[in-house]
Amino acid sequence: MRVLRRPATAPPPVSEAEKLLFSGTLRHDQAWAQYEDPLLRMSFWAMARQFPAMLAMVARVARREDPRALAALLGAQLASGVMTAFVLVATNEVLVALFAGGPTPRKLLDALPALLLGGAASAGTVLLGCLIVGVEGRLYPKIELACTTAYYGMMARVEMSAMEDKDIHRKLSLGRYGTDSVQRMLSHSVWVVSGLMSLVAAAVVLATLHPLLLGALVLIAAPRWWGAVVVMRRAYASRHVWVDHRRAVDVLVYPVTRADATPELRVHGAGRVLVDAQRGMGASAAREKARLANAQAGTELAAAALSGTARVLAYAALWWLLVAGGMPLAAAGTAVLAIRNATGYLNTVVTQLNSMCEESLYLKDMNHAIELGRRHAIPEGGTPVTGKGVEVVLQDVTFRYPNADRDALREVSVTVPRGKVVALVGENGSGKTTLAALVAGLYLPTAGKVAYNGVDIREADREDVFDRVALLSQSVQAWPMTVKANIHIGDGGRPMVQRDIEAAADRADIRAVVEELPHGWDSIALKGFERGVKLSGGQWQRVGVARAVYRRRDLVIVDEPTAALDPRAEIEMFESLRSLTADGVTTVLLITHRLAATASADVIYVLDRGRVVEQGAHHELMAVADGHYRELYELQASQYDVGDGEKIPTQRKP
Ligand SMILES: Nc1ncnc2c1ncn2[C@@H]1O[C@H](COP(=O)(O)OP(=O)(O)OP(=O)(O)O)[C@@H](O)[C@H]1O
Repeated sequence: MRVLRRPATAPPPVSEAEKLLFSGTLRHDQAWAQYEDPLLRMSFWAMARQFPAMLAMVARVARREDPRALAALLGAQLASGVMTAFVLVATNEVLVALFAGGPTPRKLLDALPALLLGGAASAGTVLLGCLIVGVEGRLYPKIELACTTAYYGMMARVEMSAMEDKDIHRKLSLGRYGTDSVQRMLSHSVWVVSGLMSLVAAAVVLATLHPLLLGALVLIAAPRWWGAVVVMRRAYASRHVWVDHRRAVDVLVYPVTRADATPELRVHGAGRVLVDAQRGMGASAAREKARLANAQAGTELAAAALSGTARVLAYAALWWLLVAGGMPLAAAGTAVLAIRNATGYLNTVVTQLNSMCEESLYLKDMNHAIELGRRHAIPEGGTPVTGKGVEVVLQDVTFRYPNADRDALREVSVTVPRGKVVALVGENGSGKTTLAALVAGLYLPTAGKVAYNGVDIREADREDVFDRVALLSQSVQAWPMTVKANIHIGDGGRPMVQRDIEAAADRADIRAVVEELPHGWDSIALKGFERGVKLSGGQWQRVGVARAVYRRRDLVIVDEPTAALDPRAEIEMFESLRSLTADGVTTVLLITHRLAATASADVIYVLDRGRVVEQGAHHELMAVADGHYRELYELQASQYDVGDGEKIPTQRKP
């Protein structure tokens, strides 16, 4: 049964600022709009019907995490409901004794046992309330921790190709909003259960006094339910239509507070543009809030009027029962009290049920994400990759990114031999990074075969594969932790050894820089935190080198490592990478546009639009008259030509 029609909210008007800055509205990919329909379609009865299933879902997690706390919580709730009924019955007894005939001291004495029992029951309710607070404090954090661990643990194991798939990634990331929903749902269900129990207690007392009073209770409560559900659904509707608008305002003004945006904000006057846009968009949001408040006031007035009328009718019925039905005055007093309490409990139940329904959607998303993530997880176990060093062989490998309409690599055959330097060169978008990711075991080929020491990557234990690889990419990941932890995270599975960190930093030529920082190795590698420092782009690249050196694995994959380095550091970096292979075991796979650096590679693969078009050593490729590599090399070398055949030297003279 649908109690209400779907509330309509007009979409936000597109302000001049939005037209100017977004050419329309700014909408997020991960639209919250997916919640809009289920929430708005939901009637009160649909919510009530879902309640047992939601409760079971929450109880399952709570029982797994702390069955004793859950039992204590449920027991305390049950006892609290019984106490509430007991207080009402005791009140009735007190009133019966007080309204009876006889002298007042006698009546008081008669009422005393019920009064004491009622008082004890009230005190019991208070004590149970305290117990519930304590148990909730113990149980909720455990539940939240279990959910976050399950969710993030799953996310850390998802195949990279699934993360690249727009649809899968959207579903996976939506699960994040559900990690604290279980504990919130449990908290709401505690309220619903206790509200329902108190409600049932009041209803039973009323029905015992006279069945007509039960009907009166329904009449009084119904408009209040209606009002609460209408107000809440209208608020949902508005929130979901306006959420992108609100986020766009946040996105707009956020840079105004950022230190790194200050130059353009000041010099170009970008700050003024953003603040003006925020004012324009904020004004329309304020109008929407005013509209909601007016509508809410109207609904609540209508609900109060209907409920008030029903209450007047109920009191009239009570009057009639007193006068004509022979109901004792004490029973009428209890009835008034029960009606008043029951209305309050009803409001609690409706409000909490509404919140539960909203939470249940997030929770479903989380469960769905975890299940989806497990389906796309990197498989555990497999054939071990054994042997000293690694040789990676790609045979007729084709690869297409999820959602892409063409292959990034097409029938590529490449051998990355043990103990050598292999360079991948080619123009932007030719497929070098993709090829390196396949060599690292991050993607599985769409067609063809990748073998690690002879083991097909599809059968290999991927943990073994990852354990053989160290990555150094152009944009070094800056983790919000100390500088030393930023290096240690390269091999975070082993205990942190300061000596090894310093040795790696020495090799990457970053040790002196770190040790001169005010907090040295304990500096936080991000500005904006206490002990926070800002490292330059080149310094970060050196931290990245230190991280890869600290990791020290058989295969070091280096993607454009020198973009931010000064010329001296660049030369030193290539020399030091080359020296890694001196042990005859370590392999370096190097991607670079600096062809001067590839000259010393053992083998160079030239890629063009996803295909290997040339391969060989530098001198072999330079010998190909109209070769692709030679053309690129000469083009680059010509940049240093200063006329008259003179060239600016690209290497330091010894
Ligand atoms: N995550 C992705 N999803 C879809 N397509 C991608 C993705 N990453 C890269 N591509 C596409 O695959 C092709 C190869 O990209 P790749 O990054 O491997 O080239 P590259 O040779 O490393 O380029 P560059 O020299 O600019 O770094 C390009 O057409 C690129 O647009």
